[in-house]
Amino acid sequence: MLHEHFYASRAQLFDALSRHCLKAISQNMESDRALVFLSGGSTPKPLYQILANSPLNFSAIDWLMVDERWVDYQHEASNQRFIDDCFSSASGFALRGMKNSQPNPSAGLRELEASYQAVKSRSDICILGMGPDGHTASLFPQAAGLKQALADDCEQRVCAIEARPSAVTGSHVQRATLSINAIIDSNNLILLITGEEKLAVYQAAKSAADSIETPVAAVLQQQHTDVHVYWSP
Ligand SMILES: O=C(O)[C@H](O)[C@@H](O)[C@H](O)[C@H](O)COP(=O)(O)O
Repeated sequence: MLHEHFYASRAQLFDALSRHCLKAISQNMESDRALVFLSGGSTPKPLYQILANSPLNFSAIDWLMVDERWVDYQHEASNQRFIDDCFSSASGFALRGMKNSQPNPSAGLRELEASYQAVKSRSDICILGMGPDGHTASLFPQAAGLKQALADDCEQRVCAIEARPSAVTGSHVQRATLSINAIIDSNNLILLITGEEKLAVYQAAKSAADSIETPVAAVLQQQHTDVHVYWSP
């Protein structure tokens, strides 16, 4: 089921979304470590900064990534570096990376999978973004590896993707990403989008017939987990 949380301003959106996240994390932490999956991209920056300045017990939370571009940590396109920068004021925050020293995501996959299997199975929060091409996480339209990452019976948490080069991917076509099954295994699955262009892509994806062309449709149309869609202009 889709829950649409639409706001008139980004300030309202990030206020509501940060409260949603803090509640979800805190509830669970009474009995267990929390597990949070974070996306890169630029849209979630204000959310991460609010969370970073909240009184969370950061070291009692497993922070993992939704997806990564296969670039070194120092690279400006590194999602890990972007997220670490957003959380720089959060003492005890430690993000588990999704890139290793192997030459490409396929070669690095075994190590990544072991690392991502080492935390509990169901996430408390998974924050997704979306691109104007209908990608989410690093599930890019027509990408090599996409079919497997979207397969109902995919048991991997992490998958290797080689996207088709486009204006959206830039030169970063080698990616590691959560599989659809790892994404939807979540107590709070959030799709965070802003702007009219992404709203139109989202509205079309709700009934898109082919998730190989519009991967976010696989998230929106599955019946396993509710999806909370946060949007503002
Ligand atoms: O590595 C990435 O590119 C992402 O994690 C990706 O899935 C992102 O969430 C969308 O591309 C939206 O990105 P923007 O927020 O920058 O529009």
